[in-house]
Amino acid sequence: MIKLIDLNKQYVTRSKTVHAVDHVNLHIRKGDIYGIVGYSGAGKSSLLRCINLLERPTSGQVIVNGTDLTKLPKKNLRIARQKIGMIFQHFNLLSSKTAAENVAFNLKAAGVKEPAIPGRVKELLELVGLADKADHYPSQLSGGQKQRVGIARALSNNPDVLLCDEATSALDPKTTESILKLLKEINQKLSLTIVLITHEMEVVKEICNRVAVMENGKIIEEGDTYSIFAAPQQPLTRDFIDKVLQYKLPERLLERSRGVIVNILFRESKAEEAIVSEVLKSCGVTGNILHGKIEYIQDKPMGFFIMELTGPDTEIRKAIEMLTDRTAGVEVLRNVL
Ligand SMILES: Nc1ncnc2c1ncn2[C@@H]1O[C@H](COP(=O)(O)OP(=O)(O)OP(=O)(O)O)[C@@H](O)[C@H]1O
Repeated sequence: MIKLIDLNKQYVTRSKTVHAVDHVNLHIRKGDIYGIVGYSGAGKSSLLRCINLLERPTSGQVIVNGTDLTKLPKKNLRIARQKIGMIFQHFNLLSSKTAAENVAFNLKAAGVKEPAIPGRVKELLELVGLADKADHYPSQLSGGQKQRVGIARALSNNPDVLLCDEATSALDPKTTESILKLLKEINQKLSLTIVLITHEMEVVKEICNRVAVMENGKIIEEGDTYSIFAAPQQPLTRDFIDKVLQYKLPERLLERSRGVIVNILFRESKAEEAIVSEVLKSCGVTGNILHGKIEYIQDKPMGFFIMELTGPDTEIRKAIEMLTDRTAGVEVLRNVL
C-alpha cells in the first residue's frame, strides 16, 4: 500500500542542515493502523508530510498504491493526493465556514459537481456522528467535534489512506478515546489505511496494529504492536512502553515487607492469575498481591503482578523457579532469603 524507500528529508537553514528524516524504509500494508511514535523533534511530522508530499523528500521514493509520488507531474500529484486524506492536531478548519461548508469546500476543490455535494456532505457528517451540527461554525464546536469535522473533510474524496498528525494531542482523554474509536470504525468500515504520528504510547496501544519508533530522523524499532510492547529492544521504546505499563511501589512498602517481593510478568495466554495461585498452593507459599496491572493490546492480555511471598525459604525458591518456567518471567524486587 505505502512503501517508503530510503527516504530522506533535510532542511537547510542559514546556520545548519537538519536531517529530519534519515534513510527511512517502511512498508505500511492495506488496512493497517500504523503508528509512528517519537519525542518532539524526532522527525515524525516531516515523515508523515513526505507521504503526501506536503514536504518534498530530499531523496528516496514514496510509493502509494504502486505509484512513486515523487515522480508524478504536478497535475497527477494533485489527483493522487485526493486519495490521501489528512487530519491535524489543531483541526485546520476554516473559521468563517460552517461544519457542512468546511466539508463541501474539499468536495468542490476536487471537482465534485454542485448537485452531488449536499448529499455527500450529509453522508459524511452522519458517518462522524455530527449530523445535527452541520450549520455550526467551528467556534461553536468542542475540540472533539472539530476533529470530527476534520475527519469528515478528510474522507470527502473517498481516500485510501488517512494521515493523522497528532490528531488527538489537543484533546482530553475522554474525547481522545472517542476519536480513536471513530478512527478504528472507519478503518474497518471503509477499509481505510491509517498512518498516525503521536508521542503517546497510549494511542498506539489503543488502535495501532503496527508501530515504528523514531529517534533523530531514524526508525529505530518497528513491528506489530503486541510484540513491541512484549519485548521492546531499544531503550527509547522501553521508555515509551513503561509509560503504559508503569508501576511504582512506595519505598516504605518494600522496607516493611517480611517476604520476598517478586514481579511476575504475563503475556498472552500466560496472563492468568490461576497459574500463580496453583504454583503457590503446590509449594505451600503464601502470596500477597501488592500491585498488578493487565492491559489488553490488540485484544491480547499483557501485564504483571507484584507479590510478597512468604513461607519456607526452599519452597519460595521452588515457587520462583516454577513461576519463571510458567509465566513470561519473574523479577525479584526484594530478596530476604
Ligand atoms: N521547515 C523547517 N525548517 C527547518 N527545520 C525544520 C523544519 N521543519 C522541521 N524542522 C526540524 O526537523 C526536525 C524534525 O522536526 P519534526 O517536526 O518533523 O519532528 P516531530 O517529531 O514531528 O516533532 P514535533 O512532535 O515537535 O512536531 C527538528 O529538528 C525540527 O526543528
